[in-house]
This record gives sequence, structure tokens and C-alpha cells, in this order.
Amino acid sequence: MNLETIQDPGFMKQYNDKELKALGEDIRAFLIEKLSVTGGHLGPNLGVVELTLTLHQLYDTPKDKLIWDVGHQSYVHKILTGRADRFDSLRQYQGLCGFPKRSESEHDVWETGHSSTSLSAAEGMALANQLKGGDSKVAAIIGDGALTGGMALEALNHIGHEQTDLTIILNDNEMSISPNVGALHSMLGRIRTAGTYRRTKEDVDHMLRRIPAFGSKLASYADRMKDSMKQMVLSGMFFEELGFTYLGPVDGHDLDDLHANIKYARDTNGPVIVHVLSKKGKGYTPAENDAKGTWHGLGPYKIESGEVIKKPAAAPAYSAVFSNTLQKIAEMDPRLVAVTAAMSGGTKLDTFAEKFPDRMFDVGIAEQHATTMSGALATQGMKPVFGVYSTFLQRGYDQLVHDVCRQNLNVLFGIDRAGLVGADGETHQGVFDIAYLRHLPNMKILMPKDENELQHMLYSAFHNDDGPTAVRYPRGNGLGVEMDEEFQLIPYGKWEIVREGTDCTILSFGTMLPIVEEAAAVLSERGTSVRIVNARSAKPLDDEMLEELAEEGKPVLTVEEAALKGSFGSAVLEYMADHEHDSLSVRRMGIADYYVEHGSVPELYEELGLTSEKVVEKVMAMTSKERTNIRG
Ligand SMILES: Cc1ncc(C[n+]2csc(CCOP(=O)(O)OP(=O)(O)O)c2C)c(N)n1
Ligand SMILES: CC(=O)[C@@H](O)[C@H](O)COP(=O)(O)O
Ligand SMILES: [Mg+2]
Repeated sequence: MNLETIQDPGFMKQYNDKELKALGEDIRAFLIEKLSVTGGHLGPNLGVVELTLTLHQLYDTPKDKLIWDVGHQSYVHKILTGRADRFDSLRQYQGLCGFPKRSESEHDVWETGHSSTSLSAAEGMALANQLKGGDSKVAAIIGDGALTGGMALEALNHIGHEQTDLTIILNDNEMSISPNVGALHSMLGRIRTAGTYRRTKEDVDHMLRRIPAFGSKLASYADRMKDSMKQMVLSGMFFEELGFTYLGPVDGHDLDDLHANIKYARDTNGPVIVHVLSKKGKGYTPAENDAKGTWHGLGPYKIESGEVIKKPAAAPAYSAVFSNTLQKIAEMDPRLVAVTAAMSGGTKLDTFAEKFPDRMFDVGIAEQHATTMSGALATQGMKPVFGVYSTFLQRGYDQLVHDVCRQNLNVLFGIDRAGLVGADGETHQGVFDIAYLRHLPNMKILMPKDENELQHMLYSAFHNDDGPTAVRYPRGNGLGVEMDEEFQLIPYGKWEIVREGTDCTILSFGTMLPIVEEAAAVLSERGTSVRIVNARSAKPLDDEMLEELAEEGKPVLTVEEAALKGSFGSAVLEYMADHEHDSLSVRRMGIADYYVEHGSVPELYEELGLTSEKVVEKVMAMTSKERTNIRG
């Protein structure tokens, strides 16, 4: 079938199994082919083909509501709701979003990208429906990884209490990005086994009862024994005890099994959880055999061989420098403990865990728990390092305030994906952490200009015993600079002049330095002499340098890859105002007050005006204005 002719799911409502199977095969082939060029979350989507087909047969969207969690597995849903023709632009600038997007389609009723929000959203929509006397059906599709997120358990608690009519499809493929972790995961594993156990039980029952004379006595005795075992292993009781009807485990690739159970759930009063067992990467061998999470989300690949096409990297990934530096420190200092919230691959803490298995804790998708636990580790003299994406640390904000900063605990936050991340788009850009950290008393915020300075910053922060420090670094690879053999201590609040100049000073924060240096070279050719400062801490600032700049009186420009409101440039403005340097001209470049969607980072730099050309323009305006002022 030509999937690009699909307008909406109406066409498949009456499809029989054979037609659905054929459609499923077309969808798998389409995904494998398209994503081999664009990249994306192939594994998760291959795992939900039959499930999504069944949902769109049984639910009449957009009247009925389907909510996808984490949302990276919504490509099949997007194909069935008329967007197959946009897949060549998947996760590209002004192209198809990799997560549900309400502006893209009326069938996308809730936007996700951060994990574990679907149950709360489903409850909200179901309660609204109830209050309005509507007849919409609501279903949330949540993965076994996302179920480990605290929000999901908060919602289960409330939904079970309210007894709201809604269905939760638990898509259990035993994987988070990498293999799932935690007691919930083990419990689900027991259910998977119990599922097999239950089928065996029925077979045994049938066999026993066929024994003449005492067979039925034997069977009922065996039943009693089996039931106590069932209670023990059939942990669907966990959900039943919370007030849910538990159905499962259901074969996530068997259309009949799915249809019967999800239809039953849809038409049952009260909350129902359907435990679906699926295979991540189903239908494409390299993805099916993926034990590490390579095929969770990836770039282009060769379909036949499954070879992932990697661009030759001239420099190490910042995440690798982070992990390698921690390993070097951990060899010298037994107090170092690494923590991740289900991102061991992305943060490269998986390589740390290979060397120090007892000193790396993956807590699941639980940033709140990770933050507070790290604080408590510090109270006991350990030196915890929480490796976390900027955007995901937002999930642990109160724990940052209430537990870590207020108690001034020695936690080092390795904030990865700081700045624009690109293809994951607005839910993942790491552009708010300076703003959400800077106003917290006791927090320090550092960002290196390159990978060599990153190792020194991590080393310096690790040896700082004056409370929490955030060392932030971007997604992707470094600049290819030489790495010092020996660690150096970088004093907090001491910036570095990397180029002398007399007409204007640019305070470059973190990754902006190459763009600023390029602009300075152009400005120099035009006769404007620019001083460049590697302003490597947003808190504390370099007060001494700021006083000198104020004294000198030349224009100052701050440049950062972060939200302008509340980040580094704001800190400089605040400083100058608070110290009554009212005549100094300070201007800022950064990310304006909106959510930056998906695209390549260079394209997003263009959109945001974070280019050397724009820096040149800005400085020319500032200095010519300054010159005009002098001439009067
Ligand atoms: C708050 C938050 N933390 C971490 C992530 C990163 N993340 C994206 S998908 C994923 C794993 C999800 O596992 P699961 O829900 O089982 O979905 P599957 O990929 O197995 O279908 C993680 C950890 C996130 N999106 N949101
Ligand atoms: C869906 C999700 O949140 C993760 O898969 C995320 O896309 C990983 O990002 P990186 O590719 O930067 O590790
Ligand atoms: Mg999973």
C-alpha cells in the first residue's frame, strides 16, 4: 500500500487480520527505509506496529484520545494519521517532529518528549470528559521505562482512587533506552514469566482432570497450591491492588490477542491496565538483537548490513570526556560515585560502570530521586556526580532547591546536552539550566570553551567542597584541541582573556567561542579591535574583570547558547546595574523567548542569529554608536 495516500485512520477500521498484517508489513518496510536516511527512533516504533494498528481500529481519534509516552514511538500513529508523506523531513528543520505535535495534527492530543507524563494527561482528559458528560475514550500508551518515572506512579495512585474510565497500555519490551532497571522492571519480568506460568497452569489443570477417579481431587489440591504461587508471582496483583483491572500479559504482535484485550479494556468501566509484551525493533534483525540501545534512536544506517553510518569524528564527544575524566578521578579517589537516570549510554557513564560497577547507579527515569539521593550520598562524605541532560534535570528542580542547594551539599552535576541539541527539538533543547540554576543560593555554574577545559573544570569542581556545582557541556564532539595529560585546577569566577582588543569586549560563554573568534577576525579586518573573554562561569561571575570593564567604559557584548531571560547575559546586566555602572553599554546575544523546534544546530544558529555575521553586525552597531557618542 502507498502509505502516503493515507489521510486518516478511517480506511482501516474494517480491515481484517490479513489486511492489517499486510499494512503492518508495509509500515515496517517504510520505517526501515525512511529512517535509514533520516535517522530517528527506529527500535521503539518497530515494536508498536501491531499495537498502533489495533488502537486506531478500536479508538476513533481525535474524538477518542491516544497519548504516547515517551512519544518517540508515535511514528506509526503519524503514518496512520496522514503524515507518511512528511517522513523525508523527520526531525529536520521545519520538518516532521519526532514526537507528538498538536500543531501537526488533530490526532496528536498531547505533546510528549519527556517521560512519564501520559498517565497524568490521560487522567486530566478523562476527568474532563466525565465532567462534560462526553463519550470520548482515553488511552495512554506508556513504556516499561517510562513507568519508572515518578509522575507515572503519582498518576496511578490518583487514577486508582478516582476509578476514572481510562485505559493504560503498558508496552513492556524490557528495554528503556538500554535494558530497563529497577524493582518495577523485575516485577514486570515476573509477570512475563507468570504469563507463561498461567498458560502452563491451564495445561496442567486440563491434564490432571483427565486422570480417572482421583484426578479432579488432585487437580483441586494442585489448584490451591498453584493459586498461592500465582499470588506470589502474578504481580498483576500490584495493579489490581491499586484499583485497576489488570489484563495481560498480552502478545504485542498478535493482532487477535491485542484486539480482544484492548477492546475489553476500552469497554470496561473504571481504569484498566493492559500489559502488552512487545519486542523493541521487531521485524528488523539488527534492531531486534540490540542489547545496548543502539537502535533506540540513531542516525542513518545501511539497511542490508545494519551498519550505522558514523561521520568520522575529529575530536572526542564531550560525554566521553566527561566519563573518562570521572574514571581517572575515581581511580585516585574512592569517594566518587556516579549517578544516571536511565541515560547511561547517552552520558557515557556505561563505560564508567564497566570499570567501577559498584560505583555507578542507574536509578531509572527518576531524576528527582537521583538528585536527592546524590545529596544524601554527599552528606555521608561521598562525592556524587549526577550525569544528566540539561532538559531532564528540569524534572528534579525542587530536589535541587530543597535538598541539594539549600543544604549546600557537595554534588557535582555533569549537565550534558547543554545548549541546542538539534533533532529532538523543543522538548530537549538544553537552554534553560543556567536560568533555573543561577538564582539558587550556593549553586555554581561553569561551562568550558572546549573539551580540554572540560576535564579541568570537572576535576576542579570535584575538589570543591563548597557545595553544589554544575558543569555544563554540549551534545556532540569537542573542537579537536590537545588534551593535557595532567589535571589543572581552574579557580571559580576567574575568566580568561583569549584575545586582546581595545574597542569592545565580548564575553563569550561556553560553546560560543569559535563563532565569536570568527567574528573578531572579520571585525579586525574592518578596523575594529575586539577583546574576547572566555567567560567560563555564570556563577560566580568574575567581579574583578567586570569592574575593570566598567572602569574602561568600552561596550560589552555577552554571547551565549542559552535562553536570554535569566542566563549569563542577565547575570552581567544585573551586576552592572547593582554596582551602578549605569553608563556602560551592555548588549546580549542568545536565545530569544520561545521554544526552539527541531533542526540541525547550524540551522538553529541561523534562525536564532547566533552566527559570526550577527556578532559582527552587533559589535559594529555598538562601536559605531560609541564612536558617534564620542564625536557628539
Ligand atoms: C524525564 C525524561 N528522562 C529521560 C528521558 C530519556 N528517554 C527517552 S526514551 C527513554 C526510555 C523509554 O523507555 P520505554 O518507556 O520503555 O520506551 P521504549 O523505548 O522501550 O519503547 C528515556 C530514558 C526522557 N525522555 N525524559
Ligand atoms: C526520546 C529521548 O528522550 C531520548 O531517546 C533522546 O532522544 C536521546 O537523546 P540523545 O540522542 O542526545 O542521546
Ligand atoms: Mg521499553
